[in-house]
Amino acid sequence: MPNSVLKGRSTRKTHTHTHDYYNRLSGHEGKTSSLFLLSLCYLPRSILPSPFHFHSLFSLIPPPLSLPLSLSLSPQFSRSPVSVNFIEVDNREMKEMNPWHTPVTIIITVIGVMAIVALVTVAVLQNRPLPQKYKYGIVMDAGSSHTALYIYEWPAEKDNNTGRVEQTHLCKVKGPGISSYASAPVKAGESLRLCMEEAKQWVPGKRHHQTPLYLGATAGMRLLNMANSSASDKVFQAVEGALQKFPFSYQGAKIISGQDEGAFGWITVNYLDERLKQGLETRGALDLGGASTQISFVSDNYDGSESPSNSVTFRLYGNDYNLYTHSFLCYGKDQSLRMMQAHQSQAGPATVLDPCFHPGYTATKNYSVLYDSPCVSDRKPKDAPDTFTHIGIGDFLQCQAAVKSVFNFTSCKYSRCSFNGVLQPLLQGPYGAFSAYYFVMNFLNLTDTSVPLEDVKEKLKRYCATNWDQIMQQHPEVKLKYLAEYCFSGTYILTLLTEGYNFTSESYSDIKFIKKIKGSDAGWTLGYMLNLTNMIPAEAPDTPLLPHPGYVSVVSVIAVLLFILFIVSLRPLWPRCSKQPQIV
Ligand SMILES: Nc1nc2c(ncn2[C@@H]2O[C@H](COP(=O)(O)OP(=O)(O)O)[C@@H](O)[C@H]2O)c(=O)[nH]1
Repeated sequence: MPNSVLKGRSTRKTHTHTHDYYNRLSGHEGKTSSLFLLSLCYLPRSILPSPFHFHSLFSLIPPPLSLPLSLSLSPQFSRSPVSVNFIEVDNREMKEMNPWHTPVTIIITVIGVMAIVALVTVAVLQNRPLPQKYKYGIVMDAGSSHTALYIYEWPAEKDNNTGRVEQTHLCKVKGPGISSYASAPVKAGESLRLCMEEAKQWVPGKRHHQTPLYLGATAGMRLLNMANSSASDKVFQAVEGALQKFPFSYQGAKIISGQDEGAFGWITVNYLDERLKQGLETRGALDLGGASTQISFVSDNYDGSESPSNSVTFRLYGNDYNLYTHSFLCYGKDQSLRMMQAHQSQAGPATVLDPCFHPGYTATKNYSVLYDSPCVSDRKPKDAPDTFTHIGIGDFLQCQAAVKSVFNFTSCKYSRCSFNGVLQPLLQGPYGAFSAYYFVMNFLNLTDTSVPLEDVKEKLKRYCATNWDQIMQQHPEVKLKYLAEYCFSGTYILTLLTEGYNFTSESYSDIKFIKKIKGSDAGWTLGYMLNLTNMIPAEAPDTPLLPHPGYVSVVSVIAVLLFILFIVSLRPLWPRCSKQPQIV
């Protein structure tokens, strides 16, 4: 009978008769059984495979499995035109006719389902992520102004160079950098004790003995070593003695070269950005410390043949890098301030008017302290009084000129130079500027490098001209030493970048001021540890074709497809609904 006859009143009738039929099948008035399969027979034909006739399927469900459900067809189905296969059949008789009830079919089906379940279970269990165990490494950055202790961790089973190393803890040592303890070296060792105790808490006890501990000293100790090498040795002895008392695997304390400081800072930034692993274009590293500053980048114009001392080559994850790097000793922000003030006070005046300090700023300073550094000692005025009065006038343009006086642009024996006759290839690619670059620009609210350089200078000009009292009122929480120097520091950073390294108004926007990348501080320490522990392989590690979840999904999908294929292959055995539909 054509479907059209089902329209209208007949639909309701069908519903009623179906209910009666079901009650008979289950043998219980008010109860129904096998409703799911029955409802399949009510689906529109268009969504069913044509030979699949459902009435016989009722016989698949033995009476004990019948569900006490009440029939509830959705209004949508009860109203739509449907074809109904409805033959009252004796339940027992149908069971006998149904080939699904043959023992062989049942056994094959059960074995098939069990095999698929076993396959998926094994795939999931075999590849489930194991509870993570970590390994640790400790690096102490003995900087010119302070010492910081970094704890890194990485998954223990990924020791084979594929795991990500992350910073888990940073402890800032109280007091100045270790180079300041030249006259009392024992105190240099003692100053590290609290942070070392903290490290003992952060690294699980059973890992203490296998956790490497490194101390790297930078420009502060480089300068002390230049000025007084025996004092520098004594500081190291005291530091070693203190560190060896702790249960870690002590790997030594040493001064790292400026070149290493630059190169390891570059590795840190590009490792954390995952640029090395993925072989992407690298990011140059700009590091501003207190006593030195580093610039490191890869340039197509630099192959290391010109000024080889600026070249560092690496093979990392299967890629070769020829890095240009240079560390300017004395051009950290603290030593450059000294150099600028030395320049202003060469005649030994009792009063120094300083354009890089705010108007209203006044302080009495000691000449011998100002000149107590190899960066300025040769400029010490002969007939100067002990002290001088340092007075701020807050003039950005004059400050820029004074800052510029610390750079020497007169001679260059290479194809192009930054300053002081140092080769610098053409700038290329993006840059990350960290350490004091970040501290200063972040405080001044000038980290957005999409702001035109002229606007940045204008903002700094207004900031420098602000009265010192007002600055102190606005920032009561900031250390006075830092606060007094931000005008100078900001001016120094802009002058170093534009006049020193030749960043233009356009390329300035390639710089990103950063403190952390994915939770780890930007700086040389991570690159240093990765290098010493051989954590970055020269060649790209073999990676599995699929990550774990992808692998499990593929196995599961294949298993389900196999099962469906298996069922389809049994098609000749499928039961059929009536070929003679009867509409009631
Ligand atoms: N404004 C500001 N400056 C900081 C902070 N911490 C460190 N610095 C300065 O940043 C510079 C970092 O110096 P450091 O790492 O000790 O020097 P390095 O040995 O030359 O690398 C110094 O000039 C510090 O005074 C901070 O929290 N705020």
